[in-house]
Amino acid sequence: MVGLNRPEKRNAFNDELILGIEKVFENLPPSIRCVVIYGIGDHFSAGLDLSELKERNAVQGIHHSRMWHRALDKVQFGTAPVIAVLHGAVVGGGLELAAACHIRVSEPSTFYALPEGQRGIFVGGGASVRLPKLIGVARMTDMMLTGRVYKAEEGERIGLAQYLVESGKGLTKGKELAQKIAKNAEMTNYALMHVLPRIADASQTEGLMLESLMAAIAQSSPEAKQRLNDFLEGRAKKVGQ
Ligand SMILES: COc1cc(/C=C/C(=O)SCCNC(=O)CCNC(=O)[C@H](O)C(C)(C)COP(=O)(O)OP(=O)(O)OC[C@H]2O[C@@H](n3cnc4c(N)ncnc43)[C@H](O)[C@@H]2OP(=O)(O)O)ccc1O
Repeated sequence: MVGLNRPEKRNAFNDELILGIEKVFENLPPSIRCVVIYGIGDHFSAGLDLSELKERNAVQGIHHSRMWHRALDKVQFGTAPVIAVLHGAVVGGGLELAAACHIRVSEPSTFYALPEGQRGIFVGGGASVRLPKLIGVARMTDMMLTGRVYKAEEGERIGLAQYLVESGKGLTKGKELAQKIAKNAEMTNYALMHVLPRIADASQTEGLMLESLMAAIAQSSPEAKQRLNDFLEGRAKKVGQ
């Protein structure tokens, strides 16, 4: 479990917090098979700490954005799948972090927005690459142009979250999912985290070839052989059990 712990500033990301995220995810012990990330206090995150932006020039801005990219790449392309448990504000950079996670669980208090347009800035934490893959370019453009707030139900409907659970049940759901994911074959989780995003960015010809290679590697692992035998010999659970 990783808690964003700056509730007095609604978990707004100063440099210390974003560097802290990078450090956590680049040093995950191999025994950690799935991570749940959540916000301490009433919100997931209010995004970038705007007080740190005031004095920055263009070159410093690039370095800052690249620092976010490094940190959120460690979340997306780390060693274990990451589940974001969302409540309250998931705005700006908070939504950028959520989009870098592999599954999002939301509670009814969750609201999503990209207020960058209102603040006169642009996203800098990878949202322009990751968000269109979740909700499409048109919706992201609408969110940024208008500052429209999406409530929890709409967020789930359009794919910002995969689960919407009762108030106060987000962490329970997150942990339940994490326990399931941790039982997957390591190779399957690796393929989903590292290979699927590359396939999604590839041409059809290259994507299909990558898929075949990944399928061949995965099925020839000892773990896959064991699991297939377990099913064929009646020791494995059926789908849905
Ligand atoms: C350009 O390069 C970038 C950009 C980025 C990413 C950009 C972004 O994330 S833009 C979005 C920035 N976020 C916002 O505009 C949200 C502003 N906050 C709010 O609207 C509200 O605080 C709230 C989230 C809805 C919560 O409301 P409430 O519970 O009523 O709390 P408040 O009383 O408003 O706040 C308490 C306390 O926290 C401070 N605070 C809140 N949000 C921020 C923030 N984003 N930055 C700094 N401080 C914040 C607020 O001022 C209060 O402080 P006090 O001292 O008055 O107690 C990424 C990378 C790039 O390179």
